[in-house]
Amino acid sequence: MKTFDLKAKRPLIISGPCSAETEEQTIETCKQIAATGMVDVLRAGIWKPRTKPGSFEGVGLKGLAWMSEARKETGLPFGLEVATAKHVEAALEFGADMLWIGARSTGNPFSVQEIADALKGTDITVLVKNPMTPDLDLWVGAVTRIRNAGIKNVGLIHRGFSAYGASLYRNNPMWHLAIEMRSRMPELPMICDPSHICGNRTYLQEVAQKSADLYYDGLILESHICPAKAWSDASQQVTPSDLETLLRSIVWRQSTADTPEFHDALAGLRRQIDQIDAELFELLSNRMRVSEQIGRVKKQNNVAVLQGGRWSSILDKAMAQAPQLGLSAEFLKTIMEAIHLESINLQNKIMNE
Ligand SMILES: O=C(O)C(=O)C[C@]1(C(=O)O)C=C[C@@H](O)C=C1
Repeated sequence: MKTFDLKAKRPLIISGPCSAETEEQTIETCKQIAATGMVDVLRAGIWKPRTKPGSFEGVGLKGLAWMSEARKETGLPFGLEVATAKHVEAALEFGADMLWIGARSTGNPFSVQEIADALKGTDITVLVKNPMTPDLDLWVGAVTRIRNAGIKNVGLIHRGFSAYGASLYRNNPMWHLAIEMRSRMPELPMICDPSHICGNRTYLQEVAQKSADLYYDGLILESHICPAKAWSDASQQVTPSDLETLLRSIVWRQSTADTPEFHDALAGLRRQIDQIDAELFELLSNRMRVSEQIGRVKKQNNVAVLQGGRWSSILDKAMAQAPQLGLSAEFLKTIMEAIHLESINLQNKIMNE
């Protein structure tokens, strides 16, 4: 069988039910998804890693037979998550076109190595989801293990990171980490998984559009003929018709535009950015020199580096000014915290000179 080329189409759209539940639900969902004409690869969970035992853990092998039938009926390739060597063997036996490694497995080098060993000698396409924890080395390590097994067609799935406590999202997207991962492995296509980032339908479109704005290469979205009755992740699945509406609404960006007007406008604005950055660096350097002097005065007078009251008033002032400056309070707080930390580190050094 021909290896599925992840770069053959951009955006690459993968969709299907969270889980294969019954033959009818699987095949009917896949047929309706294929009928949208907007999906390139079908998906269905066959083995489901559930947080707690006792919930639906997937139908297993018979689900693979249904997906293979769905492929026959729709003409679309299919992919699925694998977590053990046995899963890989079964998926290959049923001719799966693409496999992916789930977030829980990516976080466990033993699991990834077991999957990699089972993949040796094949040339199937493999996507690697980010690990649950915000640890890029684990993600890079998993990709490297798969590549070391001889797999050439490898891609990434950004599904967000596990977060403690209430949040808008089921998994915190931490976009900056996905961006950093892209700069570490720029040759790998990056697919966004809004379903798992959101955990609900409310923000699917927003997250999908953001990934398109960030020049991702595609989307993996869960779709079910009747989401309310889904056996797993009911709240994040959409009907095939809602999937189509969502996909049609996304504006995909190009990496650049080849008109002289675009290049001129961008070049002019970037010159301004370069100038402002230079001034910012200069100001930061000046601020640190003053902090250095304060550090010496504190040392001479045996006064502590950290001054909680002063720091609070600096932060309060910044927060109050944020709206007038058109800056988000969150952004200004991050910047000020970084500056304060650097200032403290500098004074600590002086204290211990
Ligand atoms: O005001 C001070 O005492 C400083 O040392 C300056 C500074 C700062 O960088 O703004 C640094 C450390 C203190 O915790 C508070 C403020």
